[in-house]
Amino acid sequence: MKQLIGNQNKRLNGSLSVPGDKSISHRSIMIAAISEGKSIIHNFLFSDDCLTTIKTFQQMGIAINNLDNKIIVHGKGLHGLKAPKNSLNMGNSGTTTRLLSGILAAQSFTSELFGDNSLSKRPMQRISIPLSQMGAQIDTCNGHLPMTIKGNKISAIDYDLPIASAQVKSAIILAALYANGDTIIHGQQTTRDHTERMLNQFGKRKVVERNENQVIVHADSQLKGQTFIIPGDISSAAFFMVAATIVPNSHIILKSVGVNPTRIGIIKVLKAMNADITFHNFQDNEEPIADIEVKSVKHLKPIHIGKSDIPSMIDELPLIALLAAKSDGISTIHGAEELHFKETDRIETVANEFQKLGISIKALSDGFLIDGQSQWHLVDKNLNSHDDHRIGMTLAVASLMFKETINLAHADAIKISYPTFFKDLEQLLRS
Ligand SMILES: O=C(O)C1=C[C@@H](OP(=O)(O)O)[C@@H](O)[C@H](O)C1
Ligand SMILES: C=C(OP(=O)(O)O)C(=O)O
Repeated sequence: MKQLIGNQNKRLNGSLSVPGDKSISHRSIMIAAISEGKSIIHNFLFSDDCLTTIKTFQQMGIAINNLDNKIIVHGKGLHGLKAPKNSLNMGNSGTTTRLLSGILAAQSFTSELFGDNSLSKRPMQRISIPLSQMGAQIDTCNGHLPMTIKGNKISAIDYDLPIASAQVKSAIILAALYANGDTIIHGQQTTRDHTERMLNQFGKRKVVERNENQVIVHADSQLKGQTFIIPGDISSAAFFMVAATIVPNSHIILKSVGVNPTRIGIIKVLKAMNADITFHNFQDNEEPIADIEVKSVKHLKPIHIGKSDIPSMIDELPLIALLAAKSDGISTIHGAEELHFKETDRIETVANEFQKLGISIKALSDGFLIDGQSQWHLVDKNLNSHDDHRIGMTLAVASLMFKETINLAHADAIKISYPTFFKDLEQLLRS
């Protein structure tokens, strides 16, 4: 239980570098492990989920060391992984489970994967179906973990993604590296493209070709170790962008944040709602970065979000619901059914926990209806993250709007993606 001390006229002020991006940290270990030779990774995110990915590859014989906060991976090429001696513990990490499955599908050994209670409730058929079509033999427990993956020779496929998921797309891309020909993945909605960008950076020649609705993966591409700098995580920076927008008299700068176009939905929403947010020092790298300046505003406009907007802001939707609850009017979020399948059912947990804060929010089957108010009235001071890191941090931001002390149960879950969250928040809070 963490006590969130009531906000006695504090504001956010100063600059902060948020830790490395979670999605990119996972991919850096996986892709470096199946590349040839040494990779040096700067600004890796040392969070529980990313440590799960490191441990997993160590269990498969990859030497991974931490040297002065740089991660060194001694890659062994596409065919260099060893059969793990024990079952692989995926902890709470959906990204590790699903992306890793793509690689395991092509190995000459069998692996067993299991996870914690939350991960064991999340759907795995979305990857077992395409990976089985590619040749792997996958046994799930009614579509869930624990799961056994017997690797096999991989056939190229032409696959139409039934859901807008970067994890599913990435699992297929990683398996396709081992295929007998080029794999084509179609999808109506663009999802985060870190796997595609990183493979092209590690590839001796172009590995992935892309156009708007389709990805083509060239089989038998060789990958070579690289030096790689992971940008700050926009999904972590988002907590401070929202806090600085709604806490009066705030003014912050978030340094070197990843602003990949497939991830900046939160920025577009903030701008559309009238927030004061500006990019500085934009660098169009393999993964683009910028410093982001945010000042508080008195009035936020309500927002209407639909299905095509969702993938670029999927993990920020609890925070966007919070922003909407501060706006001058009624906001709607639709097309966000995927929230049912995250660490918790985020439609249910957001609605239930926000109601304790006196926020007028209705859970819909595919999102939320929110009636914004300038002030909320505490109904129940006992909040709960339900072991969902993003819910925990969203509630901590919400608590800044109250003078009362609020209790947050299961605040520990925050270390899944942002172990230094409270320290960083404290650094920005000023009297
Ligand atoms: O590919 C990734 O790194 C992720 C993709 C998203 O999941 P889905 O692919 O299930 O939408 C996102 O919610 C998750 O936090 C990370
Ligand atoms: C859904 C998330 O992660 P994962 O799917 O990797 O558990 C998240 O970080 O919000």
